Amino acid sequence: MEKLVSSWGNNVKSVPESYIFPPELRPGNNHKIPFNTSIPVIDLSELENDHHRFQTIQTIVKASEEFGFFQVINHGIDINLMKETRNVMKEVFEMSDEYKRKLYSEDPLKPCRLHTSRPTHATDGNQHLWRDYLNHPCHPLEEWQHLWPQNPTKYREYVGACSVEVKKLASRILRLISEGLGLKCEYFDKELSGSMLVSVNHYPACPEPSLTLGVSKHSDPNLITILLQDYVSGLQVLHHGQWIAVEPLPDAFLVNVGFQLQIISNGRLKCSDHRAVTNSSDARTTAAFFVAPLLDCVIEPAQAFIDEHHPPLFKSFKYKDFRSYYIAEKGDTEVVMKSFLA
Ligand SMILES: O=C(O)CCC(=O)C(=O)O
Ligand SMILES: [Fe+2]
Repeated sequence: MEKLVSSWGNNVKSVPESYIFPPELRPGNNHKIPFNTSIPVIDLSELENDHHRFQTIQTIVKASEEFGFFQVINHGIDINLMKETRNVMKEVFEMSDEYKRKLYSEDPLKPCRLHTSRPTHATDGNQHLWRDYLNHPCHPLEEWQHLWPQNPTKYREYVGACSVEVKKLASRILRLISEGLGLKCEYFDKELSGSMLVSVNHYPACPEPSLTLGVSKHSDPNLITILLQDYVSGLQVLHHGQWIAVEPLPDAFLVNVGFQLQIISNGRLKCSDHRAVTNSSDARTTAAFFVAPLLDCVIEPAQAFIDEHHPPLFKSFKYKDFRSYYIAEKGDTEVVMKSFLA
C-alpha cells in the first residue's frame, strides 16, 4: 500500500519531499527535548483514603486548569489487558498490504477505516504526516464491535474489553472533575459523554524526525481524551508558548481536556495544543479514546460558572455544529475558538 507509511517507512533512508514540513513548522531539534515532569502523575488509589481524596481531586482540577493534561496510575484497569490491547493494535499495522488495503478507505463517513496523513491547518493542505491510523466508534460496544477488524484475531476481544474499561475510567474522572468544580457529580454522565471513538495511531520509526511530524499542533474537539501509550515517547504539549515532552508511562493513561470541557467550565479548564513527534529508532503506537457528546447535544457554559462577575465566555451550540466547523477549519484552534466565543 503505497499510501500507508507503515508499508514503506522502514525502507527509506530519508523523508520523502511531501512529508517535509516548512522550516517554521518543523520540530527541528525540539523532536528530542527532555521529559518535563511538571505534568502531574495522579495515583487514583489515593481516592480510597479519606485524607487524600480531597487533595487528589484538587490535583486533577489544578492540572486541568494549568496544563489541560495529567496522567493517572493505579486506575483499576488491568495492566495485562493494556498490554494485550497495545499488542493487537500494533499488529494491525504489521499485517500484509493485501489485508491493509481492505481496511483502507478515503471515505471519512466509513465507521471503521484505516487511513493516513490527515492534512491539518498547520500545513499547506498537501502536507503528509508520518502517521497511519485506524479509527472507529467504540461505545456502545454492541453497536460497533462487529464492524471492527477481524484480524488480528483477538482485536475485537481485547480492544472491546479495553474500551469498556476506558469508558468507565473516563466517567470516573469526569465525576471527580464535577466534584472538584462544584457541579452535580453526574453532570457529564449522559449525553455529554454519550459517545466514544478510538483513533489507533501508528508512527513508524522515521529517518529524519526533525523534518516532519506524526500529528501537527491541535486541540481535541471532544469532551475529554484518554490516551493509551507504549514505552516510546512522542507527545508534546504547548505550555506558555513552549513545547514540553510528556513522559510515556506504559501503565498509565494520559488524560487531556477537550474543547467541550473548556467551554462547559466557562474557560476554567484548558484544552491545550499538542502534537506528536517521531523518532529514528522506534515505531510508536498509541490509542486515543475520544469521549464526546452526542451530536444533538447542546453545549454551553454550565450555570454554576456564571454570575454577574462571570458572564458566559462561549455561545450555546449543538455539538454537531462545532464538529463540522472544526473539520472545515482543519482544527485550527484560534479560528475555532474565536467563532464560538459569546
Ligand atoms: O499519539 C499521540 O501521542 C497523540 C495523538 C493525538 O493527539 C490525537 O490523536 O488527537
Ligand atoms: Fe489530540
